[in-house]
Amino acid sequence: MSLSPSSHSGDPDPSSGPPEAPAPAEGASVDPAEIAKFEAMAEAWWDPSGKFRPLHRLNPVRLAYIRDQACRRFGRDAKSPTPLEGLDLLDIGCGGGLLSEPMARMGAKVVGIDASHRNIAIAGLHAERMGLGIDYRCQTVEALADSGERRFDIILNMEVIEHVADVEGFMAAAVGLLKPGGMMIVATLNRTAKSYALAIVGAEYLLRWLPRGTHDWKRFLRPSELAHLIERAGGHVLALEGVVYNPLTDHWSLSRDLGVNYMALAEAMR
Ligand SMILES: C[S@@+](CC[C@H](N)C(=O)[O-])C[C@H]1O[C@@H](n2cnc3c(N)ncnc32)[C@H](O)[C@@H]1O
Ligand SMILES: [Mg+2]
Repeated sequence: MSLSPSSHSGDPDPSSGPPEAPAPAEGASVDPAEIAKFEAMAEAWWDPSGKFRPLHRLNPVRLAYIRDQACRRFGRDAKSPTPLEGLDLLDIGCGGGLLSEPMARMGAKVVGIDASHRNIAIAGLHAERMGLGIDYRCQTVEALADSGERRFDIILNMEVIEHVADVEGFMAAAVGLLKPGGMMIVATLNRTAKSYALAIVGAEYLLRWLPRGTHDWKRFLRPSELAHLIERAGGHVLALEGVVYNPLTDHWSLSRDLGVNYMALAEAMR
């Protein structure tokens, strides 16, 4: 099977040649410099020991958290192999699909959006290879909200907001995409001395988990700031959960400590 549509015709494709990254999706939430950072690492999305290793390592704990919160909210059995069967799920800033794929395996009908064409191409190819049907789109959350096309039972807004311009518009669009009774999980980094020491100095400079400059500490959000942002967007935070790393076991776990990585569970106030 050929992956190139132009190979079916004899005409040379004038747009072919060295692959050039198309401009990112347009929208007020898009910071092109941030998207460029992810495009530069896009080949590594599915390499568990590559540049996205921290997200791969984080996955078990956050996937279990999403599953358990969704099961509680929608009255599902967390022990079922497909506990999210039939639920409409939006993965905002899906990257290569590290969350979208497990969500699809749990039975959710997944739409994954990302501002980067390259990420979406890689996510789509990987899902196809895995035999998963995921609706991936190079789109911003504000464009999806403006289209009025559909709304979602579950929205994952994880590790994205600290890379976004116009966080107010971004959050308003995200909350507006929730169905009545729906839930959103936002994950980001707290703006504390500890997060500077661990997420910037530790992860980028000492351990080199992430390329230097991946994160801008000033864009991290305190839980109270995130809660206000969600409230101004018409939502409400129901719970906050810290996620901490244990260097001795190389494992992440849930914690009351919100000092570095944390997740917020939110719903729309309607
Ligand atoms: C750190 S990755 C997180 C990926 C995924 N959510 C996860 O947690 O595994 C951030 C992703 O957000 C995307 N992104 C950044 N700004 C965006 C925006 N305004 N709209 C949509 N996607 C965006 C980037 O291209 C990148 O793929
Ligand atoms: Mg991040």
